[in-house]
Amino acid sequence: MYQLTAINQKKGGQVILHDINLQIPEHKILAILGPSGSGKTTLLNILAQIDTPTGGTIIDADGRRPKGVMVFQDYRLFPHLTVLRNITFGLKVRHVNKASRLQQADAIMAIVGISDLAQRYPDELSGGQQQRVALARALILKPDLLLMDEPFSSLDESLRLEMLDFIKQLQQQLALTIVFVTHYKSEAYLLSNQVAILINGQIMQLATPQQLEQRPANLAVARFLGQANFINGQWQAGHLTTDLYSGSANFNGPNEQRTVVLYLPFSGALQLQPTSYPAFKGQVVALTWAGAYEQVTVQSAATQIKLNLPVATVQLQQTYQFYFTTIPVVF
Ligand SMILES: Nc1ncnc2c1ncn2[C@@H]1O[C@H](COP(=O)(O)OP(=O)(O)OP(=O)(O)O)[C@@H](O)[C@H]1O
Repeated sequence: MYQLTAINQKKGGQVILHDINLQIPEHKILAILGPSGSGKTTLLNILAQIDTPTGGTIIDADGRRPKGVMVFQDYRLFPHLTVLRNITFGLKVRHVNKASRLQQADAIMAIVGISDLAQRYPDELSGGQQQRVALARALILKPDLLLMDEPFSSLDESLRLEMLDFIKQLQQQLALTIVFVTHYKSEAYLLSNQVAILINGQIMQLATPQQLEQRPANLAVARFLGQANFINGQWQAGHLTTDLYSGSANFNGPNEQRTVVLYLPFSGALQLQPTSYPAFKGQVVALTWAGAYEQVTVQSAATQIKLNLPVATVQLQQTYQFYFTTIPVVF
């Protein structure tokens, strides 16, 4: 395990990272998910020792600073060097002898599936191939932390999925410790069941994808994750009043009267069979097929909400009573 303690970063009078306390589990993938400008690259640069924080420490179980090596989104290969020379470059500057360099490069290229590209130049490769070279170039340095900064953002959808799958397999095969930064929640969820949410330079939550969706730590996390209905309401003495329904809700704040937001994810735990939890009535005004489910738009008085329900659960224009399966969450 690698421990980040009170990592702070300030630049040009601006706080970019604020008191980051985070554990990176060994031999696993930790996904860091956050919007553009939230400080993801800044944090990776510190882990890679490209940048020095204004405060804080990063240590392993023996109190040593782990070695982090970065794989960049734009590959950053040397255009005038062949694939083989790109991969061995890091060993060369570390004065590793040629025979050892070639032996290690052969092994890495075989693992990453680029042995047949050894003599090509970067401009003779596709984006996916270049990314594999960048990966091999990082792996050959045997980093404690493989740091991946949105590595697949410029690849098309199907190649991106293929590469994500490949990274998962590679992580298992080589027992790698990976920190993977992304602003796509689908990527984060696909890669890891440990996702850290970074917003405005702060780690807001570290949780499984399921926990994040069902119980985001705060409204900032909920809004960033999206795919949810946010319904304004009033809260007083344990009682919630909204246009959708009135009754009980989970809220950790003070009991006095205040404006709150009811959080109801599209995938929200709702069903048509009665439960002991609150319910509301609404008419289905739109249905969109989305593969494993249908996205259903429900009109309830003046409020419109979206829900993902199993295909053919409801019919257009019909009115239903929708039941929550848990007490709803309010922020
Ligand atoms: N050298 C610098 N001086 C001042 N501000 C900086 C500097 N480097 C980064 N920033 C600011 O720090 C914030 C975080 O930047 P960073 O690149 O880490 O975000 P990010 O989450 O990686 O964003 P993206 O997903 O768009 O790459 C931004 O507001 C950026 O403008």
